[in-house]
Amino acid sequence: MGQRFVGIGELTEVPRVAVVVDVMRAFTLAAWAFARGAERIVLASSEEEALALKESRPGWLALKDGPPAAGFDAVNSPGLIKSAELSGRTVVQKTTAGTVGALAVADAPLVLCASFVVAGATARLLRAEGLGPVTFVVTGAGGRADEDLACAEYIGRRIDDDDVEAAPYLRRARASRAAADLTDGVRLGYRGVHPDDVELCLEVDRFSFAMVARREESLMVLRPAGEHAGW
Ligand SMILES: O=C(O)[C@H](CS(=O)(=O)O)OP(=O)(O)O
Ligand SMILES: [Mg+2]
Repeated sequence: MGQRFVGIGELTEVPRVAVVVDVMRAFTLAAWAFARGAERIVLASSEEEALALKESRPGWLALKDGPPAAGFDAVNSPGLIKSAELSGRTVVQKTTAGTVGALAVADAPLVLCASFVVAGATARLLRAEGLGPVTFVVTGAGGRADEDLACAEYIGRRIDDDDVEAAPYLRRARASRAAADLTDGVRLGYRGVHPDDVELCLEVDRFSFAMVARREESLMVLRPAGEHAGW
């Protein structure tokens, strides 16, 4: 199965199968939100859109990266969302890299959003569907974020070999700029980061579901999925 690894700005055509990777922290957060009961995550293109969606739909929650902000119910922190009660809720998510990457491939027939916590399930779904070439969208740092590239390469290897050793890939992610920035953020007391965020982003196979994003009416909606995406 052919694989390519590209940054968001390097996408030149609509891929048939896209795996959008954001380890720190959007798609680790998304998996935790599903684990806490969220029914779906709507990926918003701007903070204004996120707030407008929340305002027009009773019961919807809005979440963004950075510090807590007026109108938003939560931040992009796995450590903070881990104890939230989200049963049946719709969460609107807007972040700097992950949600932008998913929206950039919204026209692809199959879009998976991934991180280490859903790596195995993502690889299994790709294997089970017997798909053709896979385009991994490395969302951070113009396609050079090593936590995202390491995770993308790990998932790519696991499509063919479920026993691939995770440690070398996790070492790269742990040494990444994003991990250092989060650690600095905790040390400096920034709001919107939690001391457990980096470790939670490095838990391989914490969850058994993959995450599929698809257009639903005018929205890009992320939902958990088992081995068969049913796309
Ligand atoms: O919240 C995050 O960790 C990042 C924000 S930034 O890139 O560190 O400014 O967003 P994400 O889209 O999850 O990479
Ligand atoms: Mg990121």
